[in-house]
Amino acid sequence: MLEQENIEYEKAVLVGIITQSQDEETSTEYLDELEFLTYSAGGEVLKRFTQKMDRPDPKTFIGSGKMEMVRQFVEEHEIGTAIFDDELTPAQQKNIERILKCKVIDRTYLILDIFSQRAQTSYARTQVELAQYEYLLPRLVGLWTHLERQRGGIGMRGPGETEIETDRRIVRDKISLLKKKIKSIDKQMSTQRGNRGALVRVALVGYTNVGKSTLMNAISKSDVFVENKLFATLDTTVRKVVIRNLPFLLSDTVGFIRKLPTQLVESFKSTLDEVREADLLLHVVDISHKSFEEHIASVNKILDEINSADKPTIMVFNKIDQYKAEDFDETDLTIERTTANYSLEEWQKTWMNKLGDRVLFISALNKENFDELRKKVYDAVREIHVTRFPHNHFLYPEYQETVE
Ligand SMILES: Nc1nc2c(ncn2[C@@H]2O[C@H](COP(=O)(O)OP(=O)(O)OP(=O)(O)O)[C@@H](O)[C@H]2O)c(=O)[nH]1
Ligand SMILES: [Mg+2]
Repeated sequence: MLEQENIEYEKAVLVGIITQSQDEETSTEYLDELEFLTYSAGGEVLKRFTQKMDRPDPKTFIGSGKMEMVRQFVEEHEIGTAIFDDELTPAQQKNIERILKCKVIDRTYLILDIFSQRAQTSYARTQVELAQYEYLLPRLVGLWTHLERQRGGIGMRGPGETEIETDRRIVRDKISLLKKKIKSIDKQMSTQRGNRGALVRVALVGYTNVGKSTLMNAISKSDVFVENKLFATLDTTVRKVVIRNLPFLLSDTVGFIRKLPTQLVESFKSTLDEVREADLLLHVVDISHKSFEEHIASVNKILDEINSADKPTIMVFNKIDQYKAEDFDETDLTIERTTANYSLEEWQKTWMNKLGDRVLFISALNKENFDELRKKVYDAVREIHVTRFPHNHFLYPEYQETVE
């Protein structure tokens, strides 16, 4: 079933809509991200199609005129895949495929596809597979229609309800099997986590591609895979790190994204246990990305979903080497100055100021401002450490008093 849905494509088009709640700028941002996702999955975007509408068309998502333009382009350029930014209903997907005569997928499916390409360990693979089957289950009716088409219609009875039911049952069985498998690996992992003793646990969290693994490698001298693609990391890496004489555990894990498929949050619950069981979070932000504030909001929302929003957190604004404020022309009275024109110093005086001293501006790539990073992490870990081992207090003096 999953093999059948496997996609190998290169040429793709993107389709999105502009609504009242999703203006042109937001839509562009979403499509930028969708294009990056497509690239991460191994695809190339030849064209984007957008349409202004009050609400998506229940049958074909976009209107029929626009759809005809997409169809012509698809035919002319031999496009293999049309990617829609929003989740399509099974019926919409079926209708659109019939018109475009190419593969039609949505953002959720694309993310699932990247995850399944990236999953290295059997644990990650099991989690992705579970998410894929859960995505598939409500769509089985649609899938059967593909078969119907392949068989050719005339004189052929379409698959009956019983066959769809059988198919659903197979998928449901598969889901419960995968859940069992995950449960048993979970047990092992939680024992392993338990064996790590009472060391303070620090977790790197953040939007995908912000530089978590780069920072992990820089701090812990480890060799985690880094790439300028979305979701480079799926599996969790844990390293013991010592700053001055204070040891703690640092973990790097999967990045977050907005509109993260619920199936994925659900199936990656155990991977996210590393975050849930952390004593301290380093929330890494790519401050050079123009949507970094939305990224923070998405990450906070997911942290909230896994009950980790209240943990002690240091906000780490990364990629300062790449940060560039947009030029502002003071003489042009028609434009207003916006946050895009802020310098880093100005940013620090905004809501960031309210975060107190738990804020850092670094470049993980150039190891810029790492002294301050070490100091802040040391102080925060120490604070947790001494409440856990009060008798150890004297071992870990204030950072200033320690010597390298
Ligand atoms: N300019 C600049 N690039 C950086 C910096 N830190 C990381 N990068 C680049 O950003 C890209 C993503 O880095 P990763 O460390 O893989 O990011 P990640 O957060 O682990 O990403 P996922 O695992 O996909 O969630 C890579 O191309 C890095 O080289 C930085 O401080 N400055
Ligand atoms: Mg990573």
